[in-house]
Amino acid sequence: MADVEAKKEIIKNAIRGIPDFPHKGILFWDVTTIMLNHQAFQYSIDLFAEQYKDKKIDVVAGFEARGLIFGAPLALALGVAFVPLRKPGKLPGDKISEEYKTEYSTDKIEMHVGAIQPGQRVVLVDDLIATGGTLAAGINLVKKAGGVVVEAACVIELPFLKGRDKIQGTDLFVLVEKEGL
Ligand SMILES: O=P(O)(O)OC[C@H]1O[C@H](OP(=O)(O)OP(=O)(O)O)[C@H](O)[C@@H]1O
Ligand SMILES: Nc1ncnc2[nH]cnc12
Repeated sequence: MADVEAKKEIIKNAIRGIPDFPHKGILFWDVTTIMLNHQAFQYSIDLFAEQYKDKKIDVVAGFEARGLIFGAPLALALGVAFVPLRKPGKLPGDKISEEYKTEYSTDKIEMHVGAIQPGQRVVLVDDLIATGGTLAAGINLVKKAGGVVVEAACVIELPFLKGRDKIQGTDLFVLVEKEGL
């Protein structure tokens, strides 16, 4: 059985870097190659589940699109609810929304009204933190709903973009670090 550092190394090695996507100058870290590797995918969920199993989590909230891939299995592993934070116009019910900027776009996320109850303990999940804009917007949405943000969890952090500065006051748990071009 691999130890924590060995699992992180397997995950790190399973992530593919693609230069100049979606724009020139961006080194895009592609997690589809984690999902091709059952062991690396399983280890990602196992390490997240280990981090949160004793933290009295009520809800895992995952960001469209790539945060859904890691968030939903984590919710099942913890035996708690899963809430999707979606791009505009996708959720059918009443919703609240928050605008944000990423490394290469301006966007908006939405959440169903009533998906998170006041006082519920929430962990936010995404594949990657770059500038931190997405996570900051998710934190605001959960707080608007009255939820308690326990922590944010990402598979990858790009430390050179200083995303942690944008989510000050919220702890961040990451599995691997990657660099830019
Ligand atoms: O820390 P930030 O600068 O906010 O960037 C990180 C976000 O950017 C990517 O999503 P993207 O908006 O590209 O959407 P996608 O998952 O639908 O591809 C990534 O999956 C994170 O959600
Ligand atoms: N460099 C990057 N690779 C993959 N997803 C991203 N989202 C924001 N920046 C990214």
